[in-house]
Amino acid sequence: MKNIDSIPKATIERLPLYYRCLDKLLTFENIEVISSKELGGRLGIPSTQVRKDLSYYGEFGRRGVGYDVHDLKKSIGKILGVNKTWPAVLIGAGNLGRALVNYEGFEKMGLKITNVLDVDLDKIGNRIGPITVESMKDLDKVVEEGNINLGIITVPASAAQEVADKLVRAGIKAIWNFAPTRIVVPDEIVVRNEDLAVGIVSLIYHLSWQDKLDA
Ligand SMILES: NC(=O)c1ccc[n+]([C@@H]2O[C@H](COP(=O)([O-])OP(=O)(O)OC[C@H]3O[C@@H](n4cnc5c(N)ncnc54)[C@H](O)[C@@H]3O)[C@@H](O)[C@H]2O)c1
Repeated sequence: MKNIDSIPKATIERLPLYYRCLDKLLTFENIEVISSKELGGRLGIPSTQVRKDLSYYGEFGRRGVGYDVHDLKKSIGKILGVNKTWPAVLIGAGNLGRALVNYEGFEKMGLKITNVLDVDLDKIGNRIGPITVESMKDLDKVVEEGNINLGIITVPASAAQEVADKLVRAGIKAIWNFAPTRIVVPDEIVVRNEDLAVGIVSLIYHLSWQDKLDA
């Protein structure tokens, strides 16, 4: 495998797409061997790109035959780290927080939200599926006892930095931030900002230009 730092970010971001596609092939279609062309075709990715992405991590598949779907899924799962389950603490038991907790698809990707914390006394003690909402005061204990490395922020933007600081102090190493604001954390903490509004505005931008061109 190449030095992890030399692997393009775009390649790393395509790996979960390959993984999910391979999982679907096995689960719903009983397909056990697939070529890079077919795999790429299902994802709108050229076969040359599929082969290049995988080549960063070693040699997979056989020329003229294709990839063994099961083996490739296992290998990519290992590369991504989704072959094991990563517990996560979610902060903010509001609309988005509840939706994320209730989404079953994350577990297949290695993420298990084990704890949900909030400051609102009306929410603490309530259940979201199998999880009882706990107080923010218990954050350090929850992170330590659950050996949790991943924190998810679903609080209003105004509270996101404060929550990020608390997560870092508690020992969290990676943050998935859904609040529409930048959070500042030490360099060693990995942050993924998920700004859904940016995605939809770019879609609207394209629609509005289409409209102008059609007029
Ligand atoms: N709901 C969506 O579809 C959606 C979509 C995109 C982005 N977001 C973003 O996600 C975040 C949550 O949105 P929502 O709709 O779930 O809001 P919400 O008001 O329903 O929930 C926010 C929760 O955070 C809790 N909270 C506030 N301050 C806190 C603190 N300091 N510590 C711990 N908990 C705290 C509140 O008590 C509340 O339960 C917001 O930043 C929002 O902009 C939401």
